[in-house]
Amino acid sequence: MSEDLKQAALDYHANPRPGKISVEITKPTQTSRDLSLAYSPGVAEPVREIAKDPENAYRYTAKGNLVAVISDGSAILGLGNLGPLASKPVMEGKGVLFKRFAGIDVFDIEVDSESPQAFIDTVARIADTFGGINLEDIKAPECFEIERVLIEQCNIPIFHDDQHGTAIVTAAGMLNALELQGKSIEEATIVCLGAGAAAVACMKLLISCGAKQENIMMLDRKGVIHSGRDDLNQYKAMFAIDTDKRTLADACDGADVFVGLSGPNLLSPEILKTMAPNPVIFACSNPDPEIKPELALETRDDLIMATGRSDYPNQVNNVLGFPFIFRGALDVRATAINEEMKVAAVNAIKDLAKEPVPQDVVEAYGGDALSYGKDYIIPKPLDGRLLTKVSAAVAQAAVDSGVARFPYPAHYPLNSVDDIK
Ligand SMILES: NC(=O)C1=CN([C@@H]2O[C@H](COP(=O)(O)OP(=O)(O)OC[C@H]3O[C@@H](n4cnc5c(N)ncnc54)[C@H](OP(=O)(O)O)[C@@H]3O)[C@@H](O)[C@H]2O)C=CC1
Ligand SMILES: CC(=O)C(=O)O
Ligand SMILES: [Mg+2]
Repeated sequence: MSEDLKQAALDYHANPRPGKISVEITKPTQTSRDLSLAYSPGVAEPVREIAKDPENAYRYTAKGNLVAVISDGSAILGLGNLGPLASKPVMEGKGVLFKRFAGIDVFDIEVDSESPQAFIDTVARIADTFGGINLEDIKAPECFEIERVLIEQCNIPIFHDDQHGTAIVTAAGMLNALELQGKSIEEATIVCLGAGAAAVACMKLLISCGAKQENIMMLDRKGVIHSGRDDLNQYKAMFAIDTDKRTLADACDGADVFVGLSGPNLLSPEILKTMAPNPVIFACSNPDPEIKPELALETRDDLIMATGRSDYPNQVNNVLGFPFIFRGALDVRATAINEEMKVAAVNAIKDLAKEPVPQDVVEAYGGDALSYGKDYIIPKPLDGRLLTKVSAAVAQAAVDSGVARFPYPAHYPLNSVDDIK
């Protein structure tokens, strides 16, 4: 990142007031009567109603449109375990994106927990406050058990965004990129650098979309995950294959696809040169990708290049997923975000990239024409049609798969956040 951009980012966060988000009041508070309704004595009435039936919390409080973004700060972007407080700008940032793109209110919560169990207990005890919980930047392997137990204990959608949000967007972008490169997901050989939360979920979803497990080679800090290793946790072990390959260079030789969910500057031009013709490179580590797009495109011109960043073409980032997935889930009061809803989101994002791009989106990204192709494999986050299409697809899938407690909303499809009820 340039020094200018670093300073601009600090100034953006500091001024004119610290942080990126605030709470707003939604009811009149001008008169003594207003206060008698909002607070004592009037507030006692909804209290009594909720005590009689907890479902009334959705009627009389902000619960139904409120999502908690919760982290322990153990895997903040690709920066590592910098602790809960340091994760706050990212969690506030997720709150901004939820609100801006899907009209969802967010409380960001940073938990200083000494163990996964302490984290689980903390989240379980506050879960009733919210309509849904977005777990964020919690490292593997702890994140898998944390999510599993919370899903079991809570009756609202629990969604670890780094796993499922990332996987949904990666799958959507990958299906399009492979199509544009004339390759099929069933035959593509895939190298995944990283074996954590995002990597494991992305590879699982690519397999659901047709990738062959035996065509996937996953690597962690120690190299290729192969069946001769005795240091693998159960999540990595699922991807262990019989192979003599040991290093990233071995793995990438002749591969069709590189997916980076690891750390900065780990893919060298020398290794990139050895990949198959017309490769797909998703260097998704944030803020610094596994290879800079400039360097990758200078090294060879037959690739499709994507990163997780807003300042390059092809932003493969979970921002294209989580706001709209939660919108659809909340609006049908889904009890979970299940596989059917995830697949519906993949297809909606993938298909939207093939439609003509509205002028306001073109202008928001600098005015150059955008159309389905090597530099536009996936929609832009500022495309308002994501709200329309992804929320509708997710809500419909929730209804069809039996996890919705409400029917498909009469006010759908949504054209903007102003349509939200
Ligand atoms: N674009 C997007 O939307 C998203 C991008 N990401 C990015 O993915 C990355 C991982 O995030 P997440 O899965 O949540 O974190 P985790 O901590 O769960 O996993 C990190 C993984 O990266 C591996 N890794 C780290 N450094 C290296 C290295 N030098 N060589 C090989 N492997 C390495 C780790 O290996 P080991 O197991 O050996 O420790 C681990 O498997 C981050 O950079 C993050 O920004 C994440 C979510 C969304
Ligand atoms: C985008 C995101 O969630 C991450 O990099 O962790
Ligand atoms: Mg994250």
